[in-house]
Amino acid sequence: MSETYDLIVVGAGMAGVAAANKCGAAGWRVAVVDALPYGGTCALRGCDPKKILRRGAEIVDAANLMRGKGVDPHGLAINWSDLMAHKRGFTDPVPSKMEKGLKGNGVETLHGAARFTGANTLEVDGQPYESRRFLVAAGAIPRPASFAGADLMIDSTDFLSLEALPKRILFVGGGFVSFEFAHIAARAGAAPVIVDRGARPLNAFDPDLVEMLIERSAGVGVKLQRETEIVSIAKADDVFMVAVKSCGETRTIETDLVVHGAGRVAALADLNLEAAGVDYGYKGIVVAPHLQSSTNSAVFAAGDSADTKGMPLTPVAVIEGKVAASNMLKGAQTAPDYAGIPAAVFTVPELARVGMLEAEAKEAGHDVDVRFTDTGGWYSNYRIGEKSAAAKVLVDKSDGKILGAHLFGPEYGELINFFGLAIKLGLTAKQLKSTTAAYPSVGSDLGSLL
Ligand SMILES: Cc1cc2nc3c(=O)[nH]c(=O)nc-3n(C[C@H](O)[C@H](O)[C@H](O)COP(=O)(O)OP(=O)(O)OC[C@H]3O[C@@H](n4cnc5c(N)ncnc54)[C@H](O)[C@@H]3O)c2cc1C
Ligand SMILES: NC(=O)c1ccc[n+]([C@@H]2O[C@H](COP(=O)([O-])OP(=O)(O)OC[C@H]3O[C@@H](n4cnc5c(N)ncnc54)[C@H](O)[C@@H]3O)[C@@H](O)[C@H]2O)c1
Repeated sequence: MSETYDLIVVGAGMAGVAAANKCGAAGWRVAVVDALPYGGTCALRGCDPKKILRRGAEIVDAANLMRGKGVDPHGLAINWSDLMAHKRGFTDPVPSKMEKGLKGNGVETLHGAARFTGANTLEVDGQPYESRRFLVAAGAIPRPASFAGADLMIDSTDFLSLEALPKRILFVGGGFVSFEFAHIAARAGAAPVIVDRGARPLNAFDPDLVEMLIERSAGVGVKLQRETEIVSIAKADDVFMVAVKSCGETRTIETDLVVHGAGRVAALADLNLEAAGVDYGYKGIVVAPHLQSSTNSAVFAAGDSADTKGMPLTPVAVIEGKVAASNMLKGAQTAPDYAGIPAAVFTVPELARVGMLEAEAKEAGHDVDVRFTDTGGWYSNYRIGEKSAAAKVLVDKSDGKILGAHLFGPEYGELINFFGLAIKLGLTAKQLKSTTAAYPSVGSDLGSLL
């Protein structure tokens, strides 16, 4: 006999939990299923543990910037295993807290791998379940790589659990994961190399600011090799030989560890979506703007496993989970509002964006006022010894509204939120400039950037 529900959610990450809590609290019979401990990528294997490790890097970097300015960083070092224990102090309690929260909203929690068996049925480790609705919030996995020896790479989850950090680390791919981890590793004493096949790493970010980040990264020992393809990876004793190709030449880089940072794809391969008649691709389940599957009306999708306009980021997963829940509950067709959702690469210092890139704004036909400012010499950066910082704000000349903001510098991962708010509310640069921040705070630089 199969159990029958109003909603079964596959995936207990940010998207799935947001939706399950909402539908459970509304009185629906809801179950969540996850093959791994509850919490998902962000809380257990992504954003949160990563930023705990980054704290060590921030402190080392901050002390180094103050060398000769009243702080002696000599002898200051990251103790990797203590930092890892600090990380676990946060991550270990997450699954039980999350399950408790769900149960408090009347949601049943199942454990195991889910697999569809029909349009309205799935099984979890052989046990059948039936439901009126399903939300697939299965997240993403590292993109499978086809070069020889690809299985010798560790992934981001493995990196965030390393018991010791080797000296030489090669990161495959020049995206969020590689830059963030390389910045942590460099401050912990490693010599990271990032190998990217494209000409422009971090290509979702402002190219001028990315170049500043690359230069700042080189200053702390993070090397970047662009337009370089991985040919193969081999291992002899404890050393990895990575064959790479650039400008038609093949050479070998020796390293102690190879980390996958070459992108992620929706984690849908094991769900047997064919049995449910659900159309999908590597970006996720094909959905209408209101997040319902285009081929099976019982199924909705949200977060990293939904093919939507939103970037695969935590705030997007949460918004999509809530919108999907609301649409399922009310039979509505509301689309998520992605306006003003910022993204940040948590290098030290960080790189952030919200709204359009300069090229996107021009391509969309806006008459753009590009306000670029090098803030390296400003008081807020002088105070902490940081010379590398800048901002680019894009203002529409026709109505004064902010089209996009791009920031690189210390605490700008917080400052970007002001711009996100302005874009979401449709504020003009003049209106944003009229707000007053506490002084001296990084927020008080906002007015001068406009
Ligand atoms: C290293 C790293 C750092 C990141 N840092 C940031 C950051 O700083 N800021 C930010 O905004 N975003 C960050 N992200 C992205 C962010 O973590 C994701 O966008 C977000 O977690 C997606 O949430 P989700 O709910 O869609 O999926 P997930 O949180 O991945 O949850 C999916 C869940 O589904 C389960 N599942 C999958 N298939 C099945 C199945 N068949 N049966 C049962 N269960 C299944 C999985 O076990 C998983 O627990 C980071 C990602 C990584 C990898
Ligand atoms: N701070 C954050 O918000 C944060 C942090 C980490 C991850 N994430 C999310 O996770 C996703 C995945 O991150 P990611 O860093 O793995 O991917 P990414 O998509 O950010 O970058 C992948 C990079 O790898 C390169 N690449 C791909 N295959 C390659 C190969 N074979 N050889 C060399 N280079 C190759 C690509 O050109 C690209 O520059 C991101 O898109 C982001 O949404 C977010």
